[in-house]
Amino acid sequence: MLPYLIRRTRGLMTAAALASILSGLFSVLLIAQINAALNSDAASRANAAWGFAGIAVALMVCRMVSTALFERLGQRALAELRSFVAQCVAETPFAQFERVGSARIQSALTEHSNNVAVLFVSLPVILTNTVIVVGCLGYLAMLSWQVFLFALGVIGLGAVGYHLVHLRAIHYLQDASSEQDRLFGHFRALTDGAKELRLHQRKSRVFMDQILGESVEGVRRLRTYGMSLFVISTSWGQFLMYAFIGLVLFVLAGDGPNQTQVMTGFALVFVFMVTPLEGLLINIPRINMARVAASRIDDITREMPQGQERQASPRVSDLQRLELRDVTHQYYHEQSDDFFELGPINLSFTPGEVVFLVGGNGSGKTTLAKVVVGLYPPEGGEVLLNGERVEADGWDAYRQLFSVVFSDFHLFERLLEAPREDLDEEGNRLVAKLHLQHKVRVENGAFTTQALSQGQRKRLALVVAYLEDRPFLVFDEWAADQDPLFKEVFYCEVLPELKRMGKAVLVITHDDSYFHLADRLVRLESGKLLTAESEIAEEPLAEPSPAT
Ligand SMILES: Nc1ncnc2c1ncn2[C@@H]1O[C@H](COP(=O)(O)OP(=O)(O)OP(=O)(O)O)[C@@H](O)[C@H]1O
Repeated sequence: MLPYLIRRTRGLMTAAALASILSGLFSVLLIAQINAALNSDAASRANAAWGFAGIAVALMVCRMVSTALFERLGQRALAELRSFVAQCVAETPFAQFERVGSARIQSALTEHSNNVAVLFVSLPVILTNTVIVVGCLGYLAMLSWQVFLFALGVIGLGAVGYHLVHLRAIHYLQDASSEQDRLFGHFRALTDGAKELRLHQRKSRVFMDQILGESVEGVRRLRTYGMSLFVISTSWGQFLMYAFIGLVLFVLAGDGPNQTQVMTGFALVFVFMVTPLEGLLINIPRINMARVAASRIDDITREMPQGQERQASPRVSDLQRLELRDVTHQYYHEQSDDFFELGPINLSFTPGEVVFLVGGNGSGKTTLAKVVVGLYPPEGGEVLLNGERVEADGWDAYRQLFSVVFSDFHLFERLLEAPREDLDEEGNRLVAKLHLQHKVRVENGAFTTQALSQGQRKRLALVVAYLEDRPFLVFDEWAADQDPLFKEVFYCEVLPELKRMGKAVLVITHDDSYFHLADRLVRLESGKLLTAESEIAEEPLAEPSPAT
């Protein structure tokens, strides 16, 4: 991922790196000028003034250019990474997406991408500061090689101490941020579980004292340790600097001819070098963090192969018959090391038919629905659409036949269907039909609010399914969150209307008082179909009767 990003931004990167190196060089030149000016007479100082001003301006320009370019690079890298990961997520097969898991995808899109982008912000600091430190050391060597060697020793000692203490400090701060993640979870429990905590004194006490309280204390303790170590390492660095200056001034200084210039040079350069050194020590670990983050993104995106979902096969617009033949699907459960097996399933659907899919919890109804709509292409068996087998490159086109309201549906802010002129009008007609006209409207292709109850939001999802106008509709326990009035509307008005419109409809339901309204009832138990094609309702939906 990192080499790819660097390749994509090669031109900008080279320009930014050059500007950083130049700004480091100008910084060293400036300090040499200052030292020379301190030790020269008034006449030569006046001559050097223009040179000094020129270098200062060049330094400012180079710094601005390098920081701006690297900032641009960072933002570009972040945008590229996010688009790339998002593209992989959108185009990977659904089963693969489920295996990777949304938590890992979220952290790739946020934390890991940010860590990679931070590298580009750190690079100018690293490049400029490296040039400054190397340049300053070179200047020290020119002034006196003995004191230069001594300075190297002090810098080495300082760097090792600083680094070791920093590692420990970072370790504490990382533990603190993991604890903080848990703490945020406890804060959520504090608000989401407000009712339960008030109803149970002991639960509330244990939660407040042992869970929330210990977590708050843990974050406080770890942060305090970490920050104290940071203070110690910074103070150690400062102490070494003053010790060095003291030793140079009072112990090492001889009484040679330009001793004053050497001594002020050393003190000046050393004080000047401390900040870039600290900058290097802080920023170099970020390269490692960026490499780790980039390799995590690589792992995640490698698990989500791109370009598998969007296939060029032509869109199928009509549905005459859909048939599942010996279709199977399997889930592996890591914790219990066993499999859930769906199938072999033999089932067919035709337009204008309403099929109810029933069965106990965990019997595989939702899994079967996902197989029917092509989210899980069958692992065994085949799916025949209008008599023709759906091949590997045909699933994307196949899926376009379906509108589904899953029990864990998502309602997008905007209605994302193909633009149609009457979208608002038709949307508002359907909103009124589902008695939501006083709460929400469709304006400019979007719902005016989503701040509704779960049952009301599900009614909006039904509106979306209507607007999509696909030939096959699937409802996964749609009626479960509805009050009796809307259950009645759904089973006795919506389903018959869809049937009259010639839609094929698959309804996953537990509402046994409406089972008689199905054209066909299909029962699943432990992944196996108990009643296939056999149970025809006595009163089919063509002539709906009120629920009992
Ligand atoms: N993404 C998944 N990964 C692994 N196992 C899964 C996954 N989804 C469902 N399962 C397992 O497959 C089995 C069937 O689940 P499914 O959700 O299809 O049943 P269901 O009949 O729809 O249940 P419910 O009525 O409770 O919604 C269960 O054992 C479940 O744990």
